[in-house]
Amino acid sequence: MAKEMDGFNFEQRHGKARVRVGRVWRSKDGRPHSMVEWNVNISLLSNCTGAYVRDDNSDIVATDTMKNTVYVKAKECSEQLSAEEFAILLGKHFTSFYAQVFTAIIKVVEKPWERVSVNGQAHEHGFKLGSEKHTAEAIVQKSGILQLTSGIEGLSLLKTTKSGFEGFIRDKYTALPETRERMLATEVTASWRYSYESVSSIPEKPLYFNECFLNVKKVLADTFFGPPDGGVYSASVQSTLFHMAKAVLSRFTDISSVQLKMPNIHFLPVNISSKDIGVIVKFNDDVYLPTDEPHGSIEATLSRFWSKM
Ligand SMILES: O=c1[nH]c(=O)c2[nH]c(=O)[nH]c2[nH]1
Repeated sequence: MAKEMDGFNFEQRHGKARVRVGRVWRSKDGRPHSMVEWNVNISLLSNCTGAYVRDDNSDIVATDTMKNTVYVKAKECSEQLSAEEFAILLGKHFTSFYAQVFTAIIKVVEKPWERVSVNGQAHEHGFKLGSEKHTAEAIVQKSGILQLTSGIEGLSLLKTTKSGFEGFIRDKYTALPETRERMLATEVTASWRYSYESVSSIPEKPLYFNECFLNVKKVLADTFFGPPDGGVYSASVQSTLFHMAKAVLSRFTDISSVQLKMPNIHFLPVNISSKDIGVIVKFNDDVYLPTDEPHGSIEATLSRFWSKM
């Protein structure tokens, strides 16, 4: 919220970034264990302008205190909970415990530790790191108004065929040939906003948002690939992105908008020839040069008409 200060507009926030916490829950008889590793970002909007303009820190919640609170609250959570629930819990705490704080913006990034299987049996305390991160952001107001967003980072997807790109603008700068046969690779960053508008209206089902996260991830991947035998043709990254976003909004009624960032990670055809020998390697949809950069950058947001995002 902007304030008028000395004839200027002034906005401020303060918080603690990258607070890392691991939490283990042991079941009643000590087995199995479950665990999470979270990286927490706290940002508080509060009435503490005295600190900026009058050297008066009396309304400041110390960022060191914010950091400690993460560990206290993690300790107090006696049952396993989702990153979303932890973000909301912290947001509720900061906005209700401190008169000065009117909004808390809490981000949690969960590392993908997954329980291992040994000889097909789930291990009771062994975990290995998977690939995609689960993100959650809760913006909590003192009144209990909530904005809840979840996401996925680093979902790498690739298909070796059923992708093309034709009919684009051709001019004197265009060298790219049209094709109906190419590799399609991307690293999806997704975020989706839930329609719950207050902290009291979120589902009470334990680990509900973890279940949603896995379901959204599956819908995104399944839509990208299409059926196992035959797949689905992609006319562009743009087209595939739109189908993926639409599938999420059609499947999950409590999601009001979804944003997808899908870089087009190019696998370049390899053709090698020399003046002396002639053709050494002729590309036949088989040998590629994988690249990271430059990459196409394609992003879009799809929302329901009533979404506030
Ligand atoms: O799916 C694609 N979308 C583009 O916008 C684009 N641009 C490009 O060079 N190749 C591709 N592929």
